Amino acid sequence: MNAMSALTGVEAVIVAGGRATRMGGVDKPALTVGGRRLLDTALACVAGCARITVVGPWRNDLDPAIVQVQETPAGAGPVAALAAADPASDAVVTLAADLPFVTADIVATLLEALDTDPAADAAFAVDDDGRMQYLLAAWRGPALSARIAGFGTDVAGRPMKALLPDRYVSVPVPGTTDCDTPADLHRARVAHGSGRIAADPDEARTLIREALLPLPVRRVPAAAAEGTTLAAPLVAAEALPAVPSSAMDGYAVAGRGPWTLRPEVRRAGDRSGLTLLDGEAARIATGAHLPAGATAVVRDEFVEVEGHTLRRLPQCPVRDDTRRRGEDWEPGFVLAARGDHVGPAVVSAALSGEVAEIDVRGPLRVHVVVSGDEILRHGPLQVGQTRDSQGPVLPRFVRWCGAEPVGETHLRDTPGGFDALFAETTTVDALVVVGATGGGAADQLRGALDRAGAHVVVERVRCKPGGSQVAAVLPDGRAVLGLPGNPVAALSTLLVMLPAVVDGRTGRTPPLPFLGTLANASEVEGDRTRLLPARQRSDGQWLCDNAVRTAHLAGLIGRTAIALVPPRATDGAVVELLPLPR
Ligand SMILES: Nc1nc2c(c(=O)[nH]1)N[C@H]1C(S)=C(S)[C@@H](COP(=O)(O)OP(=O)(O)OC[C@H]3O[C@@H](n4cnc5c(N)ncnc54)[C@H](O)[C@@H]3O)O[C@H]1N2
Ligand code: MOO
Repeated sequence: MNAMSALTGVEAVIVAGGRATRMGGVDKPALTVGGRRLLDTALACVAGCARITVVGPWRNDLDPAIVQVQETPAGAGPVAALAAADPASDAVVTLAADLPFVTADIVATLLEALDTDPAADAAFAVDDDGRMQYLLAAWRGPALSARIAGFGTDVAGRPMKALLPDRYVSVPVPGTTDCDTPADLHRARVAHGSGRIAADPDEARTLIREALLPLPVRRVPAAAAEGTTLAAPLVAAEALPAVPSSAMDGYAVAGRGPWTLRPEVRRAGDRSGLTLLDGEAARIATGAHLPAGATAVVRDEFVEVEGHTLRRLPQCPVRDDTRRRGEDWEPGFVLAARGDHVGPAVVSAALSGEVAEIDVRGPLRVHVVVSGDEILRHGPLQVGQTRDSQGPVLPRFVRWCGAEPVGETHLRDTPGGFDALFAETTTVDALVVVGATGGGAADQLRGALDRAGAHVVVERVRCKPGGSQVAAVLPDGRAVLGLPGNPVAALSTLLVMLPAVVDGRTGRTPPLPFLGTLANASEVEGDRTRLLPARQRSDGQWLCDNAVRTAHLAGLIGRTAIALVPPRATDGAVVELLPLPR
């Protein structure tokens, strides 16, 4: 049966809502499997349908012909979602947006099964484990509407099972499993086949970011949260200022002057019970909270004192130097968004807002691995050995990328080395491996990733240097960045890829790229993106080095960034710059 022609009178409802709690609260329909969003996989199955409704949060990128609705309240469950879609056709296909292996043929098979049994009201798919996939079904529209109507307005939280009609057919559909857990997702991704050759470094970092699931949320003291990512908006607990206080050294006054000066002096931190009566004033220091009865603060420069009398000076502006309660913010004010990086400003703002503890993810804990039999860290070099010029500086680069180095290993080129390493580093969030990516005689990384059941996300990247890099995800969620051994290649690719791993695993909103104008782009561009040391000229434009030796980092001395120069870039092109640690 031709799936497309069979769908002309059919309506489709795709249930695509909710944050998947078992996956760390991600937008599950937006997760990719096989390089495609789960939602797009579902949409591709029903492309010929007369009407398509997607139930879930509004998505800007969907075809305007697709109807978008949301169940109320959001997250009220699948029955509420179907009720919100309110299907009205004779035949209705329902699909969840978490079925990585669903195809148009499967949808056609369900419709066919319904067709061949006139007594049945619906046809449901049954997966390999014999489980009914309630949301992979074909319905007679009136029967579905009647079942939903049976609940009245009481649809929230109803399980799909409650919707089951008296007469239905079950259709075994091999390979149809949903993705409820990180393990389901990982299996689906591995089964879909391994990594891509990324077209450029930007695609490579996007792919690895989208392949990672966020770490668990931790609650930490605000003062100790630097280097993490906000897992929830940072909301002020107290107004700032919490009490009205003086912005200047001067006088707290009550009513219009002139005023009688009281002997008390109000200092910051002072908690005495001073009260001003109308016509009175008292000396006050910057930061001190206002005495009761005060209506304004007048700064020293604007007044004169004569005996016990205080007067405004003529020709001075009549200005109130009080900082009112809540002048900067009220309790509940959002200081920073979920996904914001927690830098010193966020920590400090949390303290100002009286937020003692915040919910965060990260910092990303990284284990650093230097590989190769020839690499020597300590002692005199023997013939054939290479000085480890990377191990001692890698932690600095890792920190510069926003992650935390927590351990390091020098791995020899033995057959089981990486297998043992993967088994021994289960408490970290990511591994950064230098060398052993090439797939040559001594390179064990790719084989070990395969044996570990890793999902290889990026097989190689079209860029120079750095083409041989590999990026993968282990079954437990750890990211593995395999960097080419040549030092310049290793550190340039680290600067591209590790921040994306931080984004993916901590839920950080990817920062906008840092851009600069490249004066000599035509001189250095090539047939693929080049990663080249760059420095800024006095006119603000950037200059790249062309002939860069990759076996040492001497070429980075005096350089402030690595430029990503795309093919065919012309002089004056605006390119991305990856700042180098100083
Ligand atoms: N047949 C081909 N062979 C190679 C190609 C190729 O396209 N075809 N590309 C070359 C390039 S470019 C690179 S980069 C490397 C990538 O391979 P690996 O990631 O397996 O790197 P290694 O072979 O382990 O090391 C490469 C080079 O770097 C030196 N190295 C490694 N670690 C350190 C360190 N910690 N300190 C100093 N130097 C280090 C290592 O001794 C090698 O000389 O593949 C090429 N081959
Ligand atoms: O791949 Mo190598 O990274 O060109 O130096």
